[in-house]
Amino acid sequence: MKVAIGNDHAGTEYKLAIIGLLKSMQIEVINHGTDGTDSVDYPDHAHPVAYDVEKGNVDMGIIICGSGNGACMTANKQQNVRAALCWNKEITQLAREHNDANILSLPARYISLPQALEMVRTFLSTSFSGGRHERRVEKIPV
Ligand SMILES: O=C(CO)[C@H](O)[C@H](O)[C@H](O)COP(=O)(O)O
Repeated sequence: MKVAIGNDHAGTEYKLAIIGLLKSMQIEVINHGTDGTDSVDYPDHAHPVAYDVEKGNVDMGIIICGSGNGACMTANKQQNVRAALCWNKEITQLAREHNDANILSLPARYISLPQALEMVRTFLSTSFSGGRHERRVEKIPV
């Protein structure tokens, strides 16, 4: 599996820990930064992740900013991206099972690091349920 990841300054600490987790799971990671804590703009780091997912360069994406909203809004500009803002394990599971989300958006300032790591594990290990949800997901693109 290959995962692209990107964040603004609010998400750097969590991003680096998530990369450690992904590597321990033998998952290939494309890191779109930022790796620092100087203030940056979330679209500069969320767009490349969304582009990689849209083009099929990676299987999944993870984006992180303070609230998770800015990065999520940015990523969802791509036609075939379904970025989900998630704040606990259950919402993350539903984002995969019901929405076939292909990007996980994390609000670093509102969840703990252990929660974030648990959500990443859940996101990557949960399958889309299909069935009635498939019909709905197919209606999302305009
Ligand atoms: O864009 C956001 C809100 O959706 C992110 O949470 C950013 O991380 C946040 O706006 C950054 O705020 P800062 O005051 O510039 O650190």
